[in-house]
Amino acid sequence: MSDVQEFLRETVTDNPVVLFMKGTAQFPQCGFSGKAIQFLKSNGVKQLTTVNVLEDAEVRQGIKEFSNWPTIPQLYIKGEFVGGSDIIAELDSTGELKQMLAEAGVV
Ligand SMILES: N[C@@H](CCC(=O)N[C@@H](CS)C(=O)NCC(=O)O)C(=O)O
Repeated sequence: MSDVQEFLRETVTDNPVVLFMKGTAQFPQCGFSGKAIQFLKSNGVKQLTTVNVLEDAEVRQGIKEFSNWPTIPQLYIKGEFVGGSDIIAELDSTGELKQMLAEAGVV
């Protein structure tokens, strides 16, 4: 396993909620990433790890291979890939996002 893939595996297993995004939670640098952050915040997430893919081209490419998902943002909860901003929006509308965050112990 490459160093990047190992870093990604450790990041998603060591942290209950991880959002791979463009920019930071304070300053998202893409509308999709901003939307993902808003949904997480509005559901009261208290422990959120973000990884800014714009800071590392290998991570930006590596996460797409790791999850087999072609775009950013990417949300992981308890080590499991959840999806991008469209899926996060859907899970928010059904209340499932709240439930998943509660089960991860981060709300
Ligand atoms: N519909 C997607 C939108 C995400 C998207 O299209 N992201 C683009 C623009 S930020 C992307 O990651 N492109 C590849 C890249 O920039 O590496 C979702 O649900 O997350």
